[in-house]
Amino acid sequence: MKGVRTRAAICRSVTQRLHSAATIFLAGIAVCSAANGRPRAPRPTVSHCQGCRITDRRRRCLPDAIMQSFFKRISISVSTSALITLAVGLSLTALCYASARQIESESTRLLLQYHASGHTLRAAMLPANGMSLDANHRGSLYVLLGGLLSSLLATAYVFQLVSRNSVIARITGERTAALQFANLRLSEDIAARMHTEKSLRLRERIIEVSANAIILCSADAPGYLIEYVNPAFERITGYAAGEVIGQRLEDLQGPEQGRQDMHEITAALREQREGKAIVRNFRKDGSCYWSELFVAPVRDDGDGPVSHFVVAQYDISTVMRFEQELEFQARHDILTGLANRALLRERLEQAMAVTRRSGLPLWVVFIDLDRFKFVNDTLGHDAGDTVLKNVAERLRDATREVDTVARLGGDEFVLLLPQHGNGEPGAAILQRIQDAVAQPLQLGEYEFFLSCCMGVAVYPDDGQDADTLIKHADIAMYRAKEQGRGHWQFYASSMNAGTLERLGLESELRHALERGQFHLEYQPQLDLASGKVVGMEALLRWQHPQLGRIAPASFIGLAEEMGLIIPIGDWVLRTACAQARAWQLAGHGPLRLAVNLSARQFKQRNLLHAVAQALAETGLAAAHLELELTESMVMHDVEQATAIMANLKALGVQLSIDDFGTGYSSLAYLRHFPIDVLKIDKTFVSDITHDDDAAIVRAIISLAHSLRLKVIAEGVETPQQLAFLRQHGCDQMQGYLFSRPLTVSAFEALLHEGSMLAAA
Ligand SMILES: Nc1nc2c(ncn2[C@@H]2O[C@@H]3COP(=O)(O)O[C@H]4[C@@H](O)[C@H](n5cnc6c(=O)[nH]c(N)nc65)O[C@@H]4COP(=O)(O)O[C@H]3[C@H]2O)c(=O)[nH]1
Repeated sequence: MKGVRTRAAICRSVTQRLHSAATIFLAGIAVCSAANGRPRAPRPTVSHCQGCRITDRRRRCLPDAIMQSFFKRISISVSTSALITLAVGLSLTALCYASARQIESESTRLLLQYHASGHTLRAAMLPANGMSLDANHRGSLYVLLGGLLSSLLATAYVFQLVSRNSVIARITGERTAALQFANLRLSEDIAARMHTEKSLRLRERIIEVSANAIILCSADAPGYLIEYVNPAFERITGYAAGEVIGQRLEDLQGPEQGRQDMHEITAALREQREGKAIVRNFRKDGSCYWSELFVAPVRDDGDGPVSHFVVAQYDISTVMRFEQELEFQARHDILTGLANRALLRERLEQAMAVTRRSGLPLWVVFIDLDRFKFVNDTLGHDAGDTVLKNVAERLRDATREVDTVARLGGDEFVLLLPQHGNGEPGAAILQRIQDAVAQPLQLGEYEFFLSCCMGVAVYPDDGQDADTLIKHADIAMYRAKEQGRGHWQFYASSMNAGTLERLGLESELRHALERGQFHLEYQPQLDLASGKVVGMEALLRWQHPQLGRIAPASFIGLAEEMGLIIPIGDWVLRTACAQARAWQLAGHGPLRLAVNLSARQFKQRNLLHAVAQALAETGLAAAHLELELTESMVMHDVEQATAIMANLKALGVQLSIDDFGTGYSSLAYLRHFPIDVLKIDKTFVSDITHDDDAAIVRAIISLAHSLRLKVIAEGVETPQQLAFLRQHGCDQMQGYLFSRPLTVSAFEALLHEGSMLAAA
């Protein structure tokens, strides 16, 4: 029984080995199949094997990507799969055959051993007598044959399976690639569509937030009904979208239908083309605004028939206003709104052309206000502007519609007065202008009585072109000025020379200070009792590089008129103070410096400040400065003059009345003026030997002394004059007898020499 159990055990072990071999064999087929493009196929196959379960479970846990890459890596061809299958099959067959052979020979040996040990065996259990070894091995041969057959069949099966799999894999690959490609196309399409939608939304948003009005209307003539307007349209026009949608485009033109400026737009609509125009539009409230319109046709599918028009409307009201303002400013005077020089010239050209046709003369009237610079300087520029605006208004009122009133600048106005059939212009119109200007004008607390001088040039007699006519009218005006306030004068060719010279001088004077053409000379003033130099008068000199030395009498008045005397006077004051201080420091004693003040300087608001600053800057003591005023300056407005003088006195400076006796001084007023010195004018001194003048000089000296004023005589040229002055107690003198005005170095030399007046 033991032998039978052993045989059964051998059979079990062989069966187990065959089972394992079959499992490996099948796994091999699966691997080969997987290797040929079926990555997931091995899973169920391998899971049959208990020993492979962990691997299978673990594999299931691995990401597909790793598995796929594994199978790809062990990629084997179809023939290799078949060969592997065949090899495995043959190996297994050989193994089975060897096992069968071993079992048979072991069984035979055990049976014979059992029989030899005296046990009886059924005949069927004994090996047949005479049976050959081959006959005994038939079973093994069957195993061998079966194994070979199975191997071939398995190989054929694997070959067929793997071939089919590879075809399927190829087709699957191709389909997958096609699908992937289609998928890619689809993704691209979706992305493009999303992009298009996004950009459409963006464009829609842009139209919505646009600052310019956008209107979409149908292309159906003649209504071109509005289908859409953006919020900017509502904002600009005041119409709500609901109020205009469905309305005719033309209705937006407001009350003025069929306007010229809309022609281009209506033509563009009619001809279905682009068009643009600058037009006037009307808001819902009826107010007008300027806009630039662009109209463009919108076609179906890009090149189909025109289905709509889009109208973009830019509100250019601000630009138009700005342009009109610029245009106005280019041709008008900003302050008064009158025509400026450019427009005047234009109008003058036109008026001359009319005159040439009509034969009726044309007057060009140049107007200059009297004392305007005085107003400007004393009351300030705001007051000056008020005067100019008032005068402009008055000139406009005094002239006719056909006349032109222009302002050239400053206080200079020009009128163009064409003569018409009714007889104008004539002297009457000039009088009317004078009267209009002369109306009292209230400036703050002051009431002003303005006046003007006028010069008239007549076309065609006094000039053939605009510039000449204006220039000649200007010359005539200067002549009128010379006659005094409120005069007018017609141009005459004889006026030309003198006035042109003056005009030239004027323009030179404007730059003289900055070009350093001024310098000062000093004329010594001497004490008559001691004969010593006690002071000097600073006198302004203009040395022009081409015109040479220009006398103060030729330019001081001009500078005064032009208002230039203020900066020039400041310069004189500072320069003279600095020089006087320098001489004091050089040890020439406490010399007194006399400086002339002009009327305009005297009235200027910051005179006090200017004087104080000159003293502070130079270090000259106020007591050493004497300011020379003229009679006319102080007598013009006694109250105001007294106040100014008091302020100057408070600074500590000395005040003198220059040219005393020449004006209309009321001697009674003298006592009220806080002055220190009276200067006898040289005209009295020169004729001192005549009884009348001698009497005047004597009276002046005595009056001055009674008022405790010092008296200084100027223009002393002769010893007789000197003797007379000494005899009558005059305190000081200056004049050519002792010295002419001297340059700085000459004056220094005189001081060094210690020159003195000859004793009496
Ligand atoms: N025939 C003659 N003349 C003499 C004699 N002694 C002095 N003179 C002249 O008399 C003028 C005296 O100055 P003024 O009466 O203030 O008269 C001055 C003054 O009113 C004005 N002026 C001069 N410098 C200035 C200045 O800096 N500012 C202002 N506002 N006016 C000035 O110009 C006027 C004329 O000045 P100038 O031509 O320098 O003339 C000076 C001087 O040269 C003499 O013995 N005989």
